[in-house]
Amino acid sequence: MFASQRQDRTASKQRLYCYLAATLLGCIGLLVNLFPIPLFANVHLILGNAAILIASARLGRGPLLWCMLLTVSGLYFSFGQPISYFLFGLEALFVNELRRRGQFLLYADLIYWTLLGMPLAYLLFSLSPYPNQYMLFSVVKQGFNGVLYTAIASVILMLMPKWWLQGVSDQEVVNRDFRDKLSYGVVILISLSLMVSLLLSSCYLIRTQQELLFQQMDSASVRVSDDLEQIINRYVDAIEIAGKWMPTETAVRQDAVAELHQQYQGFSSILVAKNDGSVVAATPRSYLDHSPQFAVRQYSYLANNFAIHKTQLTGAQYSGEDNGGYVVVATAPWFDPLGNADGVIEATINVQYLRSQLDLDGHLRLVITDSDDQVVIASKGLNIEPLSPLKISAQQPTDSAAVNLVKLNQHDDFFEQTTSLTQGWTLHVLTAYKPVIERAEQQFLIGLLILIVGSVVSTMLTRKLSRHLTKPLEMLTKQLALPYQAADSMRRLPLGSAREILLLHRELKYQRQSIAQYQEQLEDKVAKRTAELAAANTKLARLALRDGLTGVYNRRHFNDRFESYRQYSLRSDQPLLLAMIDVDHFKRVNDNHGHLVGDDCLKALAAVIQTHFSRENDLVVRYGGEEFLLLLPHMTIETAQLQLEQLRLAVQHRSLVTLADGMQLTVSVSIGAIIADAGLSNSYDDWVFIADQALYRAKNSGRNRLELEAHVDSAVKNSAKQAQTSALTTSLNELG
Ligand SMILES: Nc1nc2c(ncn2[C@@H]2O[C@H](COP(=O)(O)OP(=O)(O)OP(=O)(O)O)[C@@H](O)[C@H]2O)c(=O)[nH]1
Repeated sequence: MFASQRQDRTASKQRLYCYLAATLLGCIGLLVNLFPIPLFANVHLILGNAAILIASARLGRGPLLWCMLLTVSGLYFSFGQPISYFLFGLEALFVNELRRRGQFLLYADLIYWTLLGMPLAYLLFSLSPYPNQYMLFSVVKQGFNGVLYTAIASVILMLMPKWWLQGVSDQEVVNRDFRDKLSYGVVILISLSLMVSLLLSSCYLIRTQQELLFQQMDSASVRVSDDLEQIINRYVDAIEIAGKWMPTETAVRQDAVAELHQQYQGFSSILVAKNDGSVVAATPRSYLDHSPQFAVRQYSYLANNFAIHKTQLTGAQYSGEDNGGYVVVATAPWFDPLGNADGVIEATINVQYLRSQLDLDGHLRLVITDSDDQVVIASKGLNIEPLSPLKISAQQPTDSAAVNLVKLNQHDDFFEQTTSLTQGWTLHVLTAYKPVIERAEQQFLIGLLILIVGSVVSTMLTRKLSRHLTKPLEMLTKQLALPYQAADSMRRLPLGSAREILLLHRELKYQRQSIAQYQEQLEDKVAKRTAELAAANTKLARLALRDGLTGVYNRRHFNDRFESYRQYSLRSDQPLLLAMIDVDHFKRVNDNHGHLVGDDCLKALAAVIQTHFSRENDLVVRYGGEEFLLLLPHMTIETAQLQLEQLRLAVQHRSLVTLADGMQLTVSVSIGAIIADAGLSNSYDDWVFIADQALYRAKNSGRNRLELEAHVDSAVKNSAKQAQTSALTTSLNELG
């Protein structure tokens, strides 16, 4: 229970550490993402997401998502795109899952962007209000950026101290092949250096092109604004001077106006009107005939001039279709000889004339607007009608302060540079953003291609290189499995193996030879000791079965062997004999001659019994004290009777011990025996009991007797009785 509590405590401590690490990583990611690195125009590099990838490689799903939320919030504050949470959240979970299955971080992220990230981003961008024309670029850049920050995360992970890997980790450390590790490390280094050099060179190139473009915009702006101002000023000055020097006589005045128009071909028309609004001179002259129709005072742009008597340039006011184009109106006061303002001169300047004087249709796009932001004149390629309001909306600021990125008429994006002209007009110099992006897109695509090819080639190379190390190592490992005795037959390492490996191989061979020798010596020693041990064990086993004094079997051996003797008799259908032999009045031997003599007597008696019953299967046992037991298979009643009697008589007539005084010691024995079919009883106690009873009867009947009890079938018994009689007679004769 305590162990499980301790485990719970360790687990919750580990979880806390993981969340702390996720918070730290998330905060770093958030901070870095708050300051995206500007590449060119409004394209930025995002590096803070490396924090998410580090978390993907080390943490569980909970802390990982927390880290992702923090990090992506930095992007949200910078760019305000909520789909980032989805795209990068999915990236984190996907990479985390592949990592758990043992995939390398960079490969896992490459798989994500190729299979899921880029197609998904394409789909999401096409659904979002993000400009469709840059979708491919955005998607490719996203993938490129993803691989870049993953490579950075991988390098950071490789450099991280070991305690981080063990202490703050929800994931198991995967053991990989050296070859895979080496090629992965090289791929990371190559990818990183390729991506960084590609980024630097392409950014440098694009920025240089961009600066060149901005310089062109600058010079176009200066040139066109100068040209325009010169033309306008010339025309405005002309009517201003005409106002000052307008002849008073009607005929001369008309001629002067006609001459003025002739000198300045850019005029569409010139009208001279008195303060009351009546037209007093005009070109074309036909306007004079229709003078009442020109209620000039009613024109708002003129009405003002009647009041303030100032030269001014108004914007495009109407389309002078009859004069071949849109017109711009310039007005100037008309003074009488005394210097009183007598009326106004209104002159219209033909826009087509202005266009012919200005270079508006080069590779840059130009728009000139008046003070009301109404288009006066625009490059043809823009398809903007004069008199229409110019709709320009600001985009994200670019990294260049000189220009802005704008959206024209809610459609295309342009770099824009504006110059304020006199009279409140503005010159807009525009250049399309799309070619810049397309160039970058091309470079990013080429970069990705180089990256993939570079990774494949470097993987192949490192694998081939690492084989120089791993193949000999594999061979060494295999040879380690060979028996030590095979040290001499250790195979040579492949040609070109590293010097260190060759040294290791040589050392290993030497060590294995020494071990083999040592093993041989050891085996000899072990064999000798084993033989000694076996002999000792045999002796011990023999001692355990034998009686210490007499050397015949002990009672335990009888107990163990009884059943097998019985089974043997059962199988061979022969009776089994069990006899108990007890020395008569043995106490007296001890008492009269001492225990040592008693012992010698018992030893001699055992020897006599063994001599009489020396068949391989005859079992002679010292049952206890001066009592011996015989277990004899394959006996008939006759042979039993005969042999036991012979034993009794042999003991009685044999001197067992020579006493100190030279006297011979003899003893007699009483024998109680049972011969029976083996099925009589399976318990040796029963058999011993019956034999003991017989012995008891022999003792009670005067000792030095045999009492044999037979429990065999009657036919056998009868023949046994006859045999008993004849055997007895024979033996007594022999002895007598
Ligand atoms: N010397 C010697 N004496 C033993 C040994 N084991 C038993 N005895 C003696 O054997 C004697 C047995 O005596 P009892 O059981 O009275 O029987 P007995 O004197 O032989 O008389 P009966 O059996 O009735 O004829 C005892 O005195 C024991 O001390 C032994 O290993 N060595």
